Amino acid sequence: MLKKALTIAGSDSGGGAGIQADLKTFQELEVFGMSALTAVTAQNTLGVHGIYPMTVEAVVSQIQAIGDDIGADALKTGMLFNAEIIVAVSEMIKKYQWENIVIDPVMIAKGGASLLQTEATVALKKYLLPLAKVLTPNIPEAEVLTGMTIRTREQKQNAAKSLYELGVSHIIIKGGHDEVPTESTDLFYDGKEFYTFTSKRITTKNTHGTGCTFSAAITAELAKGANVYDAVVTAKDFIQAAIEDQFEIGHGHGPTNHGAYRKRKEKAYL
Ligand SMILES: Nc1ncnc2c1ncn2[C@@H]1O[C@H](COP(=O)(O)OP(=O)(O)O)[C@@H](O)[C@H]1O
Ligand SMILES: Cc1ncc(COP(=O)(O)O)c(N)n1
Repeated sequence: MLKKALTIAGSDSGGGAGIQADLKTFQELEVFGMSALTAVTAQNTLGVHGIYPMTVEAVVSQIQAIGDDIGADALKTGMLFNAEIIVAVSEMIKKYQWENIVIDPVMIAKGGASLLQTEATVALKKYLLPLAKVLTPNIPEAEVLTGMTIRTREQKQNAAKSLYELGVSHIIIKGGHDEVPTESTDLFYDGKEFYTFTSKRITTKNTHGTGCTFSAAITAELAKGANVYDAVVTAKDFIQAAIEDQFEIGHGHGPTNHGAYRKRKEKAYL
């Protein structure tokens, strides 16, 4: 039976990140994608030009429309913008007893615009993180959530342990912002063991939406019944293909190629 995945996130008019990246990724990984918008952004490859948050009522109403009828086998959150939306989303997750929850703690867009109000971090830690099966911070986000400086492998491990203490079952600290020039290594922690997922670092300016795409791929795989480790393996392959098979869109930091992973798979079967 077709599995269903929900994204609760912001809209990126430029189509590379946010809701648009999530729905494209869900489609490519063959799950039925649904969305609840938290904010509309006027955005392109050059940056964020405007942010128009939804009311809490509008966010709740969208989630209820899905929960009361369609259901979700997995869901992810992206840009949540403020504490009121975070609290409401947490309440909705509890109301529908949804379990496969992936939290991408989106804070700052790559161009520098703030997609989460600073004071909302407290609500994120208190209400949403304890519900998370998977948390996917990049290095700056992990630093904000833990208050730690993260440069070395040991510091990454300590940060992951500290996030685990907040009630998250699995943590992946992504390596896109690492300073290693040859590889991009993501650190995975399940409360017992550490695992690393390493890929060749691609030299490109087209990395807009990598984090959204990566967490959406994990969500799609969880919806289909994969365990968290296997979901991360697929997501890492998906994002690597999407960054490698780049295309030129816009004049700034372009999007990734969401169709690349499926095309590669189809080729391999020929
Ligand atoms: N230049 C790159 N080459 C290869 N993989 C990358 C590159 N940049 C990011 N990634 C991968 O993309 C995923 C998203 O990471 P990151 O860019 O850190 O997230 P975010 O978009 O939240 O800042 C991770 O799996 C990371 O390893
Ligand atoms: C609506 C929205 N959500 C999320 C991001 C983060 O994008 P990135 O994955 O490049 O950090 C974004 N730029 N816009």
